[in-house]
Amino acid sequence: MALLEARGLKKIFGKLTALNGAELIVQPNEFHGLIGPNGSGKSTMMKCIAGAEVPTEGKVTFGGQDITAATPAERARAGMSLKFQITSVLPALTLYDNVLLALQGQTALTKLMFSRTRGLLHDKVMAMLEQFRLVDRAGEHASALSHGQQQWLEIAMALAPEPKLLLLDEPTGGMSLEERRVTGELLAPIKSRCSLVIVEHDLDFIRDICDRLTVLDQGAVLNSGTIAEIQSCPKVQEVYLRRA
Ligand SMILES: Nc1ncnc2c1ncn2[C@@H]1O[C@H](COP(=O)(O)OP(=O)(O)OP(=O)(O)O)[C@@H](O)[C@H]1O
Repeated sequence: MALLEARGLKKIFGKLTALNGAELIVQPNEFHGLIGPNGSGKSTMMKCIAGAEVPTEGKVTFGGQDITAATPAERARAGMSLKFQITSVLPALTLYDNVLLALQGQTALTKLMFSRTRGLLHDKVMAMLEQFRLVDRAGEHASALSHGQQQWLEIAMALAPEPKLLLLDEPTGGMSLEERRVTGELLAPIKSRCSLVIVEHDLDFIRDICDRLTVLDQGAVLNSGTIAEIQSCPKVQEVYLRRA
């Protein structure tokens, strides 16, 4: 059974049709790239999946449950986690506290009062910082990090609650080439425990880390398949040549 199925998604903003019957199917432990020209509906689709936008038409199921009308908080509890283009790191807090906050959102207040739970959270915070190569800077304010490191901190925060699906909208925007390469390295190990849907303009980056790609054009799916299938698809080549 697919982990995520978004079918027949339509999203109309006033006179503009941002999504026009688009679909996205993601399997467990799959890295799935969502690509397409500017304005093709990628972010809108991510928002409809995450619950930040309500589709005008269509259905979204997650783990077999219909979540089309679920709130973002309900989706998070079901195991969905997201990081959008706009950063949500709190710059005045330490890296440690930022990750702790992301974890505490998932833990009931009564549980937090018990030292065992607090100890467990400490271990998790340190493990996430370690995994994202930030553990040496745990006590520093997030504002001291480079842009790339802030993005990694934010991915660590999104992963801290151990989601089944991570949604990333242009995580490498504004990063140097070296930071992009490291981002790929940091994301690779999470495949054993969750699926990823990633929107990216950097096609080399997305080709390196994804198993499958879905290509949107004018709000509809142009093609969906393996990297090789998408790369050899004349319709996709035409869209990207049209853009160049
Ligand atoms: N809240 C909104 N209100 C009105 N129009 C919107 C809204 N959000 C998106 N749109 C429009 O919907 C279309 C699709 O936008 P969307 O951001 O989903 O595309 P995208 O593929 O993510 O683009 P980009 O690659 O430039 O980020 C665009 O024409 C955009 O201007």
